[in-house]
Amino acid sequence: MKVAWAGSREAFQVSDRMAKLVANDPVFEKFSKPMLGRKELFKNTLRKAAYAWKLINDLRLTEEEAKWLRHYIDEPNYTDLHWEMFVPAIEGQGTKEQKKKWLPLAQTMQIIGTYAQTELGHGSNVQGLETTATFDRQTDEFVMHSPTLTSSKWWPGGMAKVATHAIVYARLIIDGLFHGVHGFIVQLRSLEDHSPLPGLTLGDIGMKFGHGTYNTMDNGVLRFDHVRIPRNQMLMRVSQVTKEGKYAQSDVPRQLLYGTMVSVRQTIVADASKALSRAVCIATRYSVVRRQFGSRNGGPETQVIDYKTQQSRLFPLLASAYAFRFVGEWLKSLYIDVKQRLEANDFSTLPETHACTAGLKALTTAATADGIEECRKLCGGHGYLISSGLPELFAFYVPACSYEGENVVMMLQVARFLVKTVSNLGYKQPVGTAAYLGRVTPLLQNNCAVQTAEDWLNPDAILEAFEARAARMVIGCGERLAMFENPEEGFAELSIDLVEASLAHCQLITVSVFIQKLNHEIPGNGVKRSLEVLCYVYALFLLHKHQGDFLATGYLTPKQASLANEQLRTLYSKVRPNAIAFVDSFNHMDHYLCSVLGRYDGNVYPKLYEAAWKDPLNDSDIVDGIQQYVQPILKQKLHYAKL
Ligand SMILES: CC(C)(COP(=O)(O)OP(=O)(O)OC[C@H]1O[C@@H](n2cnc3c(N)ncnc32)[C@H](O)[C@@H]1OP(=O)(O)O)[C@@H](O)C(=O)NCCC(=O)NCCSC(=O)/C=C/CCCCCCCCCCCCC(=O)O
Ligand SMILES: Cc1cc2nc3c(=O)[nH]c(=O)nc-3n(C[C@H](O)[C@H](O)[C@H](O)COP(=O)(O)OP(=O)(O)OC[C@H]3O[C@@H](n4cnc5c(N)ncnc54)[C@H](O)[C@@H]3O)c2cc1C
Repeated sequence: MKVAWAGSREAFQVSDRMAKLVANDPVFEKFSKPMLGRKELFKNTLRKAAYAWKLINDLRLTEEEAKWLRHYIDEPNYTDLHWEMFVPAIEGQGTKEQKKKWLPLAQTMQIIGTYAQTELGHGSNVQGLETTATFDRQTDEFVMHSPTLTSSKWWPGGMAKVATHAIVYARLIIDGLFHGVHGFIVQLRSLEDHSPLPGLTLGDIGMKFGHGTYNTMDNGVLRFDHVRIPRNQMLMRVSQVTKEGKYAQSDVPRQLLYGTMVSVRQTIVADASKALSRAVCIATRYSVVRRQFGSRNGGPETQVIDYKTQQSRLFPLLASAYAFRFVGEWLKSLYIDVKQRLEANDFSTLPETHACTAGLKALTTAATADGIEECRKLCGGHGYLISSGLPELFAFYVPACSYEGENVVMMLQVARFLVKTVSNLGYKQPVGTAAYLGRVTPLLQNNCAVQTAEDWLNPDAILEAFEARAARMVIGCGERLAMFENPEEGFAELSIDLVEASLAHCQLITVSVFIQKLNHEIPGNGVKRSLEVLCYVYALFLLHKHQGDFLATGYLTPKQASLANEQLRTLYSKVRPNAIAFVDSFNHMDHYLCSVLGRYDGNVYPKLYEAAWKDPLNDSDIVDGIQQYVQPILKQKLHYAKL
């Protein structure tokens, strides 16, 4: 099962080795973080990042090993932006010459980069960005400028205090004409003394949600006052500006400029499974340890994991962690394929890849953020302690619903793809994840044939249900859209329904990938049978949660929905005996979980009690302030009101 979760034996070995390397090195200790002030916290992060970089070089770690090392260090920091956005942006949008010049510097960290796209006034709307890059043919330069307060670059990670360079997205202006938003390599700080370069104002945007979590990252603000950069620092794979000031658009889609975001969105889906698996591991282990009520004749109380309500909240999240792991693997292969196609100037699958990365990023991050909070609640009061590991995990994770594409904005991109697919049905057979829309007749006419709860243990029945639900919602939106004279107005008016239809489409993808994984990639019987139970839990949980869609589209009867719910209860009983095995298969070490409740040895109460005394408030019995502020109250005998 560990290999099934890791994806391969090799992947398991790499991640396991890096997990142990980090867990066994005192430099990467995490428990003290919540007690540090902002400056100490940040300096501590810089220290760890420097030590990690030295490890990567001394041990000659591979790129994969380095990624896992950074993952298990488990601390947002400037290297995330450098490796996950700055380097990929140059790789994806730089010319051969630009890659030849900048990549060696970036890959040896002689320069440290960030990705500066979002501004105070615009994040989702990239075409609305206000920073300008005005071409000066006299000097063969671009003049970078922040014309308004809202044009200030705002949020880029690592930009406030660390990054020496940035990919800055700005409005390209030549002879007063606007030629779209493009990426520019801009140096921010001196490589000699790290001071901001002339014309640049740089700072941190301030503390963020959750103390010890994202405040290890210096998210910055940047303003330009007519800063000049050479013309060859505009990323020119997609579009070019000649020395004469002529603008040329290559025969590649403008959207390749957005390629870095697509790349990160697909990694974010994999990250969702990692984050959700952490929370589920903690909540599952604690639910086995925790006993409450149910004692018979002085015997042990009931383990809370044996309550059906606890199972109905926990096991769908366990199943979701596996579902997101598998769809993340699938999405990565889709992305790798589109990258290879782009090299050959084949853009045929770019729209679908955009829709899948956008939609699955939105689906998995929203479900994971909600899931981590549910896991905190599943642990009762102790889940609210920092030592449970859950509050910090939640605070660290939830911005994923906003960054790299705000989730609703992303689902609207899926809707745009689906509407376009439906409008082309007459003369273009949909393929890939939208292929089911090419079979609308049976999907619209045939209703569910399930007669018993057992009938739901059939992947074909489940797939047909999810295809019919999505098809009927998408086609329904298409039909209502057709009644609007102005398509854009119709899209805006129907956007709520369109987002719901997009979610149905993305859930179909996730369920379908889970089923495909079981049919084609999980060998043997034991593991396969266990994962089949989780696949059915995931699918029937979604069917139950969204049964309104299935009923409103007429595909399901209330009886069939009730049979699905009955089967779900039965499936929970099948998950229960393997619950610990499922979460142990994540191979999360105690260091990574950073949770007293989720300890591998289950020794919760003594360790919870021990952890309490480490709080600095327990350094003394009479803490500072008692004599000055409390004792006077106790002694004043003030009775301002009849008590
Ligand atoms: C897409 C928008 C919303 C709109 O764009 P716009 O230009 O206006 O286009 P439209 O008119 O809507 O569409 C025009 C057509 O273009 C198509 N299109 C749009 N986008 C794409 C695309 N990306 N690819 C392909 N095609 C695209 C669209 O479908 C239309 O086609 P058609 O005409 O219908 O045929 C756009 O504005 C947008 O994308 N907005 C969102 C902005 C955004 O996402 N910003 C992100 C900024 S960067 C950021 O947030 C960074 C965050 C840092 C987070 C941490 C980073 C690291 C994460 C992983 C870390 C792991 C490291 C540790 C290791 C470990 O833990 O494992
Ligand atoms: C922790 C963190 C790290 C970040 N790191 C970086 C970074 O390194 N580099 C970088 O460039 N950016 C970064 N960002 C910024 C991030 O990319 C943006 O915050 C994100 O893209 C969302 O954009 P926004 O803030 O403009 O949201 P908005 O779009 O303003 O969202 C506000 C509300 O408006 C709604 N909305 C917006 N447009 C529409 C529409 N057309 N239809 C319906 N509803 C709509 C949204 O659904 C949302 O409910 C980071 C953000 C965070 C939180």
